[in-house]
Amino acid sequence: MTALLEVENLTKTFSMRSGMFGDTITLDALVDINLKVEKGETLAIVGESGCGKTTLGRCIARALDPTSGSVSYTPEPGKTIELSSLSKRELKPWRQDIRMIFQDPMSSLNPYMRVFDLVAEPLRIHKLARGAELEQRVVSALDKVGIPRDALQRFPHAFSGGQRQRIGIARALVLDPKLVIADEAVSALDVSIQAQILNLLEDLKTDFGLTYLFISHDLGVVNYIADRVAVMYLGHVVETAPTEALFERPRHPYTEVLLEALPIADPTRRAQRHEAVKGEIPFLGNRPKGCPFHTRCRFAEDKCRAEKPELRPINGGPTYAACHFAETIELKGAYDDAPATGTYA
Ligand SMILES: Nc1ncnc2c1ncn2[C@@H]1O[C@H](COP(=O)(O)OP(=O)(O)OP(=O)(O)O)[C@@H](O)[C@H]1O
Repeated sequence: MTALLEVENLTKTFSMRSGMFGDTITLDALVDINLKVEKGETLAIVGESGCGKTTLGRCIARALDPTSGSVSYTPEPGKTIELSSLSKRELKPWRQDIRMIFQDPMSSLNPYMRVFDLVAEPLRIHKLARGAELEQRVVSALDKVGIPRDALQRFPHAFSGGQRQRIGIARALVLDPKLVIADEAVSALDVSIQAQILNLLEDLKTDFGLTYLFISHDLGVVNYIADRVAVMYLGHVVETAPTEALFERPRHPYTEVLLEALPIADPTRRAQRHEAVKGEIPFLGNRPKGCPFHTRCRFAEDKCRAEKPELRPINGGPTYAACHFAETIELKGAYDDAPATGTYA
């Protein structure tokens, strides 16, 4: 089966001037990323701040141009479009298919536009509808996300955070997308509102056959919504696995570190857990040789300092991990001796 989206050897390097003498420094925000997103699945991208999650989402949506590598989109069997090589003009029709939802709806919604115009804007930009049809599509998109019709003439500040996020989702939905990239879409919301938005996203996925790339630093949320998870560290994908497998039996030491940060009830266990996390995240412009995680890894050996491990299937898959010792090291899962996470049901 061909994936809806395939990312191959994607890299993104940022160059900038720094310091008193304006030296140019380069940051490899993404290094050789390989990923597939199957039609209808929710793939979560997780990792600490600065690991490249947003940059990856933006390169896929071509809000940023990748430095090298490819992003192939297959909307139907036998029809694959190489998004990364298209010009801005060639890309325009495909921008309807791949839409982003952002973390902070207040800063992504123009405060001077009324709800009707906010949701109509993508249709106008893409010249897809006008007059009565435009109105019907806007009202229908707002209906789908639970925003009442009497809200059409109001401004974003008149709404709560959750309602603003619903308007943001309506802006994505109005173009009938195939793939929605949700970048920390519920991170700014209270837990009870998070649950409502996550449930809305689930319903929309089923009703409209959507596929999600769900970027989040919150593993509790990811556990609730994702079918599969890709873990990023310092611009690399270090593990991909079905969600349940990843939480039960992580295969990369960094995934274990992330799982250890999940809230647990027993404070003595909490103290023990943090001992496992050593060191600071290295600076992207000064990436360690060998395995990018070796400076913080409790299993690191000489081989890890010398050779960069490839992302490879572990025991035949479906988990992939970039660790020389993934088959032999004993890592703790999220449920080993902790209460279940994910309280959104
Ligand atoms: N436009 C840019 N110019 C220079 N560096 C950038 C730019 N955008 C991102 N970066 C750098 O690239 C790295 C990855 O950033 P990115 O925002 O993708 O990470 P992230 O995992 O999404 O983090 P967060 O959760 O904090 O948003 C960071 O070191 C960041 O400072």
